[in-house]
Amino acid sequence: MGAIGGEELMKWEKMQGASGREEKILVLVRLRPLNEKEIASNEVADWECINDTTVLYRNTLREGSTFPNAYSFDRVFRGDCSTREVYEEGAKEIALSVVNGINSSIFAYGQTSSGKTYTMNGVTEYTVAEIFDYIHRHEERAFVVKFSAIEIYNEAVRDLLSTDNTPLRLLDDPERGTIVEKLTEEILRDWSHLKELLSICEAQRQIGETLLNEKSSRSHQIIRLGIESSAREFLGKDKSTTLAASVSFVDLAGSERASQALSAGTRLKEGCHINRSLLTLSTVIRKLSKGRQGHINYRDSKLTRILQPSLGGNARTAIICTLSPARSHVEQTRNTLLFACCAKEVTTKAQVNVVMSDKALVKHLQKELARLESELRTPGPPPSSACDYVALLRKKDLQIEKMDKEIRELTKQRDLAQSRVKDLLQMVGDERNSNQKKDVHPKLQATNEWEDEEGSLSESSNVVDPSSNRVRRYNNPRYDDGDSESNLEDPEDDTNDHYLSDDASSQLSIRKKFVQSNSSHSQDDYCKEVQCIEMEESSRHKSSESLASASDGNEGRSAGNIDVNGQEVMSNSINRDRELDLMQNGFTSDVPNYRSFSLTKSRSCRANLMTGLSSPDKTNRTPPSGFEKGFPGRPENFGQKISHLSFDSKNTRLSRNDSQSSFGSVSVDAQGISNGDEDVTSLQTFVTGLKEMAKLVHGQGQGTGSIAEKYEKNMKDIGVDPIMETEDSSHWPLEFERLQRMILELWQTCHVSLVHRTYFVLLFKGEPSDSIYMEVELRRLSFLKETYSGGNHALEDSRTPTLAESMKALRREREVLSKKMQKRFSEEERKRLFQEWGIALDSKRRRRQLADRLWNDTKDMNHIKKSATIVAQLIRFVDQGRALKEMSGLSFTSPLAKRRSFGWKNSRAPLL
Ligand SMILES: Nc1ncnc2c1ncn2[C@@H]1O[C@H](COP(=O)(O)OP(=O)(O)OP(=O)(O)O)[C@@H](O)[C@H]1O
Repeated sequence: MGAIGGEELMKWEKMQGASGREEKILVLVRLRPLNEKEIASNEVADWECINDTTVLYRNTLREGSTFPNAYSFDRVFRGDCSTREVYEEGAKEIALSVVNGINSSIFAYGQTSSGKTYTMNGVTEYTVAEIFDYIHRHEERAFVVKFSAIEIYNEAVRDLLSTDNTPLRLLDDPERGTIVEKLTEEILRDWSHLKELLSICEAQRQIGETLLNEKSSRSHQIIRLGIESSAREFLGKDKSTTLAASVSFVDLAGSERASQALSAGTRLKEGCHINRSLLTLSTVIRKLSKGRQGHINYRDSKLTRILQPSLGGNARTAIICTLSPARSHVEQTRNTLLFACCAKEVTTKAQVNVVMSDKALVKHLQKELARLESELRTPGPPPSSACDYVALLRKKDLQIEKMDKEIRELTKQRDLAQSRVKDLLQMVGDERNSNQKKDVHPKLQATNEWEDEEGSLSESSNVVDPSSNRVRRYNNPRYDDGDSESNLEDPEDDTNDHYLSDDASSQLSIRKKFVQSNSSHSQDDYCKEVQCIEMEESSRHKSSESLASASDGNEGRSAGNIDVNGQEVMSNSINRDRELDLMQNGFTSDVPNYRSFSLTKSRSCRANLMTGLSSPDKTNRTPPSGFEKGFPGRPENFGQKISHLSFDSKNTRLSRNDSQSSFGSVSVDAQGISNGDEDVTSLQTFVTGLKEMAKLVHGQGQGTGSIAEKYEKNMKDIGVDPIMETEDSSHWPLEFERLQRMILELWQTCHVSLVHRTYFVLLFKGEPSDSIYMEVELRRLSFLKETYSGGNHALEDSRTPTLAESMKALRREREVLSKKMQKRFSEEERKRLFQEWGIALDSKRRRRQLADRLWNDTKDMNHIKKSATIVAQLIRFVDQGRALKEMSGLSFTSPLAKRRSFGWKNSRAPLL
């Protein structure tokens, strides 16, 4: 085909935005009726269109055929359907796309005499008629309709409008594809002109007579209408654009086999060429139906080469497959249907074709270039104004500043945490090194081992090296601001040191130094967990020297007196070292050249309680004990060691023991007492025993939960929140007296140690905060009473003494006390006591008589008071009131509570 309109200046351009959509080839099937010849030969119509889309093979005689009997397509037309219907309902929509600048193609495919020419002639005319109608209805546009026609006969392309039979060449144009060189194009003027041209084509087309068709089309005919349209207002102007497309009407030669057409000679040769083109067409259609992968052999035939745009290219395509219903043509009909089935899977992608003049094209390209350059300069959405930039920058700066601040804060926190970790790790290392280097006493080694296992102790421990006077950092806010500190550490208050030995005073002085050192640190920097200060002395002498300077001259006041009811009862021969040992370490073993001062605060009271109570193994290894609330920071080693002390009657001295039996064994070995002060049960032993018994007592009868939890629960059950209690202790005096009476009775019933009774009444004078101990003691005694009566076998394997053992121990204790009377009291004092207690001065065993009478009348509080006083004097129990108790870490008392003391003597006055 030649250049459309012959205008060389026109360029084809596929406009952006006019890209076509992909669509499948429209496949229509037209079933013609039996023709006269077929009817005459009694042909049977085996095919029927059962609806608008399905054609059915109805030959029941061939039901066993492997071929399908029903075929469905976009539209099927029965034999009685007119060509008009085929056009209107099938081909029209595709064909008329051309007026909108879209290429289109209408094919007729089928065997000879199936009605291809019959159909295509009608479709062509209807289309042209419609085009003319469209042109008439769109006068605003100027249309140009160009008519051209070719045939492909024996693979030669002929111009049907030309009388020259010279075959035309096919040319490949980069823009328009394959074109037919020198093809005649007639501008279609009107309908009559069309009819004229069609007549010429029909006249020119190769037609021969075959067995099946007297006027069989022996060639492939392609009639093409090229339509160009432009808006009339822009005609001749630079900006004018033209829509240019073509519609092709393709009447293929018959697809029958030569044998069927009984072709021979010339017809056979025609048939060979026809079949070659149709075979290529079928192959192209089949390949396209499976996708566009691989090579599509368009160039294998002139037919497919020319029709390439219509076969999967820039065109909308409809194929009308014509069928003969005759039974004799069933095979060709099936072949046609198979071709149709492949064709309906082929897709094309038609586009609107716009022709632009060179000037218009240049203008268009310039405009497009400017747009692209603008996009490059402003990749994002353009800002509305410069102010937006300023505000945006300010906002970003604020964000950066905020983030910077957060980073600094986080960095500070991180550095602080790292510093703490480093210090703790160093302390752990130092602790271990120190322990390895020291000639540590086995008992202290045990403690350290336990601490190491616990980790937290060593981590936060601080060591005072007396030789270098170096005090490592010590983190203990409790010693900075607690009541215990003021009572224990106040340098202005020498009452605490007053009764202590030089070493004890020195120790306290060290504590003072430690506290002072500590006071320079912010509390925030200090861990509230375990704190420990340990001091090791290479020798007592060295220690005394080094500590003496720190004792602030208190050493000379070590042998103070206690005013007990106006009497001077304190002995001047107190073994202060021993007492200090008792106070600090809870045992009185000989440590001649070695002393360890431990001021170790365990993690937290709760942690202590939990750890110490929940782990039997650790309990065996001297776990710390403590109380939940108000615990002022009792030295941990103190608790660890005394909690394991019990009376060993055979060795006549206190030794480590199971914590469960520690309280039950808080008794006085007669020989131990007789040996002097060193084996007297310590205050700390007693206190620890109380605590351990609290565990024990509260561990009974509780089915679930850890001992610590049970204990904690019991504390709450009995209302022993000391702080809370002190806030409302109006009921306490009555309650105190009630508990007091019960305890006194039970002491007597259970043959409890007199020393224990004395300690108890001296330490717990009826402060509201003492209720916890009284409650614990009451429970313990109730438990003992029940055990003695045989009603409780829960502790058969424990160290809880039997009633006989308790009675025996009590007798020994009275014996020891009687012996100590000789040593502790002067002759005059003894005489006065004998007279006071109704013992004849000339009777035998007067001291034993007195000892036997002590603590026997539980109803008489005056008797109790006197008994406790005597026992205290005998065992040299130095009662400082709160001081001792608080040194033992037992003060739960708030300042308010401290002002509310009722005392055991029932007269609101101190017992002693
Ligand atoms: N649908 C139809 N209704 C009535 N007559 C038809 C129909 N289709 C075809 N015919 C008649 O059948 C005969 C053959 O038709 P036609 O020439 O169109 O066949 P064809 O497929 O073009 O054959 P060929 O391939 O040999 O050219 C014609 O006489 C035509 O009038």
